[in-house]
Amino acid sequence: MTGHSSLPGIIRFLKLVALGLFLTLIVLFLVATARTFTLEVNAGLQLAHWEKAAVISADLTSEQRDDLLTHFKEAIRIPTVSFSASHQNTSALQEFNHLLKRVFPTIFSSSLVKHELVGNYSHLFTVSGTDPKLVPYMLLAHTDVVPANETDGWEVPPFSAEELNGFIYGRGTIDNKQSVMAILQALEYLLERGYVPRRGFYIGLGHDEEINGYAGAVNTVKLLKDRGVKLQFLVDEGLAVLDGIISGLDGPAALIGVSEKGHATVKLSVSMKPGHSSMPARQSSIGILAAAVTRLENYPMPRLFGSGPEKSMFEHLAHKFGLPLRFIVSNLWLFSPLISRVMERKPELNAFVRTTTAVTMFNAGVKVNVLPSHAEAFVNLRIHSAQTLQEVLDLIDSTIADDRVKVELINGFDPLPISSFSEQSFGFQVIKKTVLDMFPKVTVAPGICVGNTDSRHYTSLTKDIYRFAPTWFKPGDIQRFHGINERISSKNYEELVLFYFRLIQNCDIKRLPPSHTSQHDL
Ligand SMILES: CCCCCCCC/C=C\CCCCCCCC(=O)N[C@@H](Cc1ccc(O)cc1)C(=O)O
Ligand SMILES: [Zn+2]
Ligand SMILES: [Zn+2]
Repeated sequence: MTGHSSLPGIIRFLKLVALGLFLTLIVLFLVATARTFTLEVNAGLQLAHWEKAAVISADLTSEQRDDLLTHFKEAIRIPTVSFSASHQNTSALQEFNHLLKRVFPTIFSSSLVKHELVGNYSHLFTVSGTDPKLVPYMLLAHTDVVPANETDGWEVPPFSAEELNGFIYGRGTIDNKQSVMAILQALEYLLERGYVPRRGFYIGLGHDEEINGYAGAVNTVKLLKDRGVKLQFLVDEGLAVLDGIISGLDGPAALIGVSEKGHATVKLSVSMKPGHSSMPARQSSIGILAAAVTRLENYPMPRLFGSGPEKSMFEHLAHKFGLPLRFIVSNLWLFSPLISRVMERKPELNAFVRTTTAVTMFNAGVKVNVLPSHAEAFVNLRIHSAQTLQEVLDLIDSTIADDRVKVELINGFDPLPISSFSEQSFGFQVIKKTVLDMFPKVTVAPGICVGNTDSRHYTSLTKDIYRFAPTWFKPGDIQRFHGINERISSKNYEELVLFYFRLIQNCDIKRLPPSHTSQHDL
C-alpha cells in the first residue's frame, strides 16, 4: 500500500466523475426537452357550450330498423362493378338509380331537394338551407365497387348480402355502399320528420371512383364550379374507427383523414431485337426489366415518418398509449428513426413511413422459343406527404440507373393538401363532435388516407376535405377492403345512419364555440 493515490489515478477518477456528470446532464436535458406533452384531444372544444342543433331524434321503430337493413342489402345485391377504365356494369348502375328512387321516395319528392344525374349514373343532390349566409358543405360516397369472385375464398357469394352472425357480407359493404345508403337513409328520415336545414348542403355519389372518378366526380366538380359553388368542407370515404388495430393504444381511435397520399403509376419497358431462343444474347428484355424491378424493391423510398401529418396523428393519440410508448410517441423528433424501423415491417404501417412501391403488372413474351422483343411492368407508388411526384420520379430513375429501361409516367399527382384540424376548423370539429356524441370513448385524431378518393377532384371547391366514416375496423378487417369477405355488422350500419342523421343536424350551427386548447404534461 502506498498511503496516497498516484496523480494519474486521481486524474482518471476526476475524468470518470466529469464523464458521469456530463452523461447525467445529457439525460436531464433529454428528459426536460423530450417531456411527454400530450394533447388531451377529446377535451378542449368538446367541453365548450355548443349551439344546440341535433334536436330531431331518430327514434327508429323496429320496422324502420328492419327496413333500413333491407334497403342496404338490396344495394349490395346490385353488382355495380367497375372492371377497368373502359368497362363498367352499366345495367347494374341503371338498376341502382332505380333502387335509390324506390327506397328514398321522400328525398326524390321533397321541394327542398334537387336531384341531378351526372354522367348518367352519378348523383348530385342539392339540399337547400334557410340561411343563405351559411356556406354549404358536401357529403361524398361512391356507388361502384371493385370486382369480386366467390372462388377467391368468400364465405358467401359476394353479391348475396347474406347475414352471418350479425354481419352483412358483400362487395361494397365497407367500400362504399354503406356510406351511400346511410347518407340517403339519414336524409330520408330527417325529411320524413319535417327537418328543414339551416345550412344548405350537397350529396355527391360517384359511379366510377374505383376507376379514377373522371366521369362522376370530375364532371360534378365542373357543374358546381360553373355555378360558383364554394364549400365550407367536404366529407368523403377514407379512414374509419380503428378498434384494436393500433398496438398499444388504449381504446378505439376515430381517424379523420386530413390528407391523402400522392400517386404515381409508372410504366417500365425494355425493347430488344426478337430472335431464336437457341441463340440468346447474354441478357433478355425480361432479365433487364426484372433486374430494374428488383432494384426498386431492394431500395425502397426513404423513410419520412414524422415529417407529414402522421406526426399530428400520433401526437393526438399519444395520451392513449401506456409508458414507455407514450414517451416515445410524443417525441417523434427523437424517436421517429426508431419507430420507422419497427413500423416498416408491417405493410399497413409501412404505408405511413414512406412512399410505397408496388409492382402490380408484368407482361412479356409470346412463345417459349422466341426471344421476347418487349417486356413491360407497371409500378404503382403512393407518395408520402413530405415528397413530391417529381422527387419520386427522379429517385426511380437514379435507382434503376439503366438507360435500356424506359420509364414513363402513366398518371400521377402530388400528395393532397392538409386540411385544417385546429379548434377553429369548422368541418373537423363538427365531425369530431358527432363522433363523440355517438361514441364517447373513442379518441378522435387527424389521420392520413393511404388510398385515393373522389374527394381529390374537389380541391378547387374547398380547402377542407375530410376522409372518414364511422365504419368500425377490428383486427383483420382492413384486409377485407378490396379483399375477400368484405362485411359490416348490421349494428354498425345502423350507427352509420344515425351518424349522418346527427352530422347533418350538427352542421346547422352558425359557428363553433370559442376555443380553449387543453394540454397537459405527464
Ligand atoms: C397507425 C395506423 C394504423 C393503420 C390505419 C389503416 C387504416 C386503413 C383504413 C382504411 C383503408 C384506407 C382506404 C382508403 C380508401 C381508398 C379508396 C381506394 O381504393 N381508392 C383507389 C382509387 C384509385 C386510384 C387510382 C386508380 O387508378 C384507380 C382507383 C385507390 O387505389 O387508391
Ligand atoms: Zn372506395
Ligand atoms: Zn375501393
